[in-house]
Amino acid sequence: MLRLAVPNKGALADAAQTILKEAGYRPRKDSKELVVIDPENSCELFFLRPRDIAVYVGEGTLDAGITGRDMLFDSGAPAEEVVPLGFGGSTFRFAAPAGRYGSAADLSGLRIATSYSGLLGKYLADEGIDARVIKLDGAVETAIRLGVADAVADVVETGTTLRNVGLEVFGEPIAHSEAVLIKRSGAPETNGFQQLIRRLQGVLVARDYVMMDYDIRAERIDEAIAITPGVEGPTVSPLHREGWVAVRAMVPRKGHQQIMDQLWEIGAKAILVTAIYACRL
Ligand SMILES: Nc1ncnc2c1ncn2[C@@H]1O[C@H](COP(=O)(O)OP(=O)(O)OP(=O)(O)O)[C@@H](O)[C@H]1O
Ligand SMILES: O=P(O)(O)OC[C@H]1O[C@H](OP(=O)(O)OP(=O)(O)O)[C@H](O)[C@@H]1O
Ligand SMILES: [Mg+2]
Repeated sequence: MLRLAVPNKGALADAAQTILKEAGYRPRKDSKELVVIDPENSCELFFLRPRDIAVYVGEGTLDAGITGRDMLFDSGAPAEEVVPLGFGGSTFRFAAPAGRYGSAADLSGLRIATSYSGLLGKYLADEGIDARVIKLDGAVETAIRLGVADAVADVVETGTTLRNVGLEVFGEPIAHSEAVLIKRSGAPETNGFQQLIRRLQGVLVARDYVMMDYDIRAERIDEAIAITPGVEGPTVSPLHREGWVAVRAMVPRKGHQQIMDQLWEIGAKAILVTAIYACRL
C-alpha cells in the first residue's frame, strides 16, 4: 500500500488534487476529508499541511508527498525531489521599500523577516551574510511597516502582494520553486511508487503535448519530419492518393500554431491538432 501526502490547503492544494485525479487516484469528497483510502490503486492519501509533508516523508512515515521545493529545502528533512510537477511556480526573494537596498550583502547586521527560516538561514550562511532572521508564520510583508524587520524574504509569484504594501524585490532570487514529488532520501522505489511516477509523468506529457496529423507530398517528407520530429519519430503511413503520405507526431502544445504555419509553407494539407487525454511514454 503506497502512502502519499497531499497538501490539504494553500496554494498547491487544488492543483495537487487535480493532477492526482488525472493520474487516476481517488479524489477526496470534500475539503474536510483528511484520509482517503483508494483500494483500486493500493494507495492511501493523507491530506496534510504542505509545510509538514517533507517532515512525514523524511521520517519514513509516508512513502511519498507533494510539496513545494522551497518547503522541502526549508524543512531540512532527509527527503529528496523525484519529479518536478510544473505547477505552483514561484521565486523566493528579498524585498524592502523601493530603492533602500541593492543586494543581499546590504543586509549585514540587519533584521530579515520570513516564514522560511531554514531556507533563508542556509542562503545567508552560504553567502557569508551576518543578518538576524525573524521567524514569522505568514503575512511577513507587514513586518517592515510594523518595525519588526528591515527587509523580508518571501514567496513571490505575481508580485501583487508586495506591490500592495509598497515593497520591491531586490538582489538575486534566493530560490526557484514549484510543486515537486518527494521521497525519503535514498529510499528504494517500490512498485507502487514507480507507478505513481509513471502516471504523473504521463499527465505532464499529456498537458504539454498535442497530437498533430497532416498529409504531405512524399518528396517533402524529410522537411516535414525536421519540423515535427515527434518524441521517438513520427508515424508515416501511405495515403490513398498517389505521391502523398500521412504523418502523425506529438508536438509541444506551446508553439503548435507556428508548427502548423511551417507545415503549411511546405505544402502540408489537412493539418489536424487533437488533445492527448492520457499517455504513457
Ligand atoms: N502565490 C503563490 N503562487 C505560487 N506558489 C505559491 C504561492 N504562495 C505559496 N506558494 C507555494 O506553495 C507552497 C505552500 O505554500 P502555502 O502558502 O500554500 O503554505 P502556507 O503558507 O503554509 O499555508 P497558508 O498560506 O494557507 O497559511 C510553497 O511551496 C510556496 O512556494
Ligand atoms: O506574488 P503574489 O502573486 O502576490 O504571491 C505571493 C504571496 O502568496 C503567498 O501568500 P499566502 O496567500 O500563502 O499567505 P501567507 O503569506 O500567509 O502564506 C506568499 O506568501 C506571498 O505573500
Ligand atoms: Mg502561504
